[in-house]
Amino acid sequence: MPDPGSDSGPQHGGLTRILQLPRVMRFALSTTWSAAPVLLLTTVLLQLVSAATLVVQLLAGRRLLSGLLKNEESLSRLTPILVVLLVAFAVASMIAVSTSGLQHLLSERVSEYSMRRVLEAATTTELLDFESAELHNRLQRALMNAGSRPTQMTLGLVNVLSSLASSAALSIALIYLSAPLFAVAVVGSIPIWFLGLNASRALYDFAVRQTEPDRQRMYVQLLLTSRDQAKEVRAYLLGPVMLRRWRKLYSERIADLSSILRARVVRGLVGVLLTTAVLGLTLGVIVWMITHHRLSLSSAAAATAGLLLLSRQLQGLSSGVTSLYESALFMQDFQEFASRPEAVSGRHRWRSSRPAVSSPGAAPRLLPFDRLDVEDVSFRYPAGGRDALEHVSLQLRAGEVIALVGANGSGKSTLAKLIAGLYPPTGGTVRWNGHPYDVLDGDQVRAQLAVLFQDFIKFQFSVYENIALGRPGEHLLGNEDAVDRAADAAGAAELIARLPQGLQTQLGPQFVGGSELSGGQWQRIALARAAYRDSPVVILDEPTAALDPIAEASLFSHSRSIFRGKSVVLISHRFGSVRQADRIYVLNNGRIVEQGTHEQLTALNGEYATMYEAQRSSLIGDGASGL
Ligand SMILES: Nc1ncnc2c1ncn2[C@@H]1O[C@H](COP(=O)(O)OP(=O)(O)OP(=O)(O)O)[C@@H](O)[C@H]1O
Repeated sequence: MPDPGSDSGPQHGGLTRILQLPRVMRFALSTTWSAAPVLLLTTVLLQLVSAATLVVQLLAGRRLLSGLLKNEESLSRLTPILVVLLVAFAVASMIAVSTSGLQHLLSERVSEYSMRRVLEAATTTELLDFESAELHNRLQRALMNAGSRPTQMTLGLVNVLSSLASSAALSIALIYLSAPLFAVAVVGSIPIWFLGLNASRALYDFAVRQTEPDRQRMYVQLLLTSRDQAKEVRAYLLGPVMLRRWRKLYSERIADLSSILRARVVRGLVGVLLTTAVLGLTLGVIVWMITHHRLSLSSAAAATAGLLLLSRQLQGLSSGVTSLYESALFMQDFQEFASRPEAVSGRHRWRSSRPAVSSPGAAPRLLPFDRLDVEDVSFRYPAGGRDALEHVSLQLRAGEVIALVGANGSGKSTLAKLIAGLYPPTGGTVRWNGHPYDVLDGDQVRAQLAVLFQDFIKFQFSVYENIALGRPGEHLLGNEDAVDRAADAAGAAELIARLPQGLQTQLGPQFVGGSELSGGQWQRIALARAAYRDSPVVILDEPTAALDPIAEASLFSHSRSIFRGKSVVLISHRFGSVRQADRIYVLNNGRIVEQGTHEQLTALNGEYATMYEAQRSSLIGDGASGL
């Protein structure tokens, strides 16, 4: 089975794979059981009944044939046997019909269960893990396979269960009719199984090998098909270049796949030849036994029918096991991912099951918010060659507004994510009310923070939901008044009033009836979401980047009232906003190089003063003097 921490999975020989079958089978059964226990039980029961009907049909057929051949039984004595035969046939056929419906339903349930586990794992995966290509490869395989593999596994499982039950029943009947014949048929079919299993592993290895190129191809596909990218692709005439890239990646995939499929077809053909040889051998043994009076004609006829049935069941078993093995390789791969996301990076994680803040006992108290301290914090991205933050310290006290300023890439957004508890520092500590983040429950801390990111989500939902999602713990509906107040505070009330259905207007033209907003209007909605969250600490990363000057001025004259009583971390390149902060921290190459009030920093005549002066003089030409 694949190792959850590796992207390639171990290599095993054919015998090891056969030995793994019970484990694969157990895994398939336990997954299906977790997803749909009643459906699985019903299916198993039906397969057992169906297997029993096979034996009944076979033995009743033999009894009927023997009576007819001896020509000594009256029709009235044969009639009950005929009825038994017909009833057994009808029951088997009815079970076959209902099994297909059950299988369909079972597959859907297993698909839903598997996809849900992948999505749950994805939502609880730490933000830092999304920086790792390995996580994306595994996630990609999980998502790709969660759709089709559960169906394949369920079909494989039902086939295996039904073939196993039928083969066992037929074997008993055949041993009763002629043990040597049975031995020839079973021993002859063993090599066919090995062939199928080898092919399964080759396909799995192919999928692992192709995950990264597949992701690259899908990325290019997204560039060619998504609404957000469409304008730039057209403006730069990128279509043909991207298409060529996409075709190259696809051709490489097809070339890799075709060599595997060729080998698979060859194995299949060898399998057919072997099956035919086994059948020929057994029929030869039957003829020999009849001519040497070792088998009566009626037993021979029943045994031939039984052997043909057994051969079909064994073929079903072989293909069932193959598809079970193949799908279980993929399923187990992503279920291990789903149950152990931390195996991806093994880095420090938040404690996840701390008692709630309000519960009595030793749990550190998060409320009321008193202070947040960043102490000598360093941070390096997994893919980064150097530290994005080095020995950074700052304080935020209740009710304060602090600002982070600095050139592009100086580390402001990274610091904001550390303050928000989204990344764990690689050195130093972040404390909430004096408690280090790593002894607190991450979800509890994040519940006390509102963050407005530079690239906030534009939910393609209604305006109301866009704002109400600020407090996902609450029932989304029925909070119109509070949502209205947040919209008003963020300067979005007027734009909402102009929308066709006000708060209930669907946003984004991807869905029927959706209205699109401008960048600045979207920003006001995102700001309303942050205000609606009503958390003691608010982090605003470039909250006014898309706002027009009047809206920006209005936002900052109102910011104290929007976030009245809150503690605010503000990141901005606009000094008109920054100057109102209680304390300003200036970052340069991941370090804090200056700190103080606007007046102190301009008097210092250092980096802040230079940046401020540069912005001021660039605006003075336009007649702006507000800085
Ligand atoms: N996901 C990442 N992986 C690796 N390095 C990163 C990642 N994100 C940011 N960096 C690096 O970390 C440094 C700080 O980036 P950050 O986004 O914090 O800067 P910033 O001050 O917010 O910049 P800006 O003003 O442009 O928004 C940069 O050198 C950047 O290249």
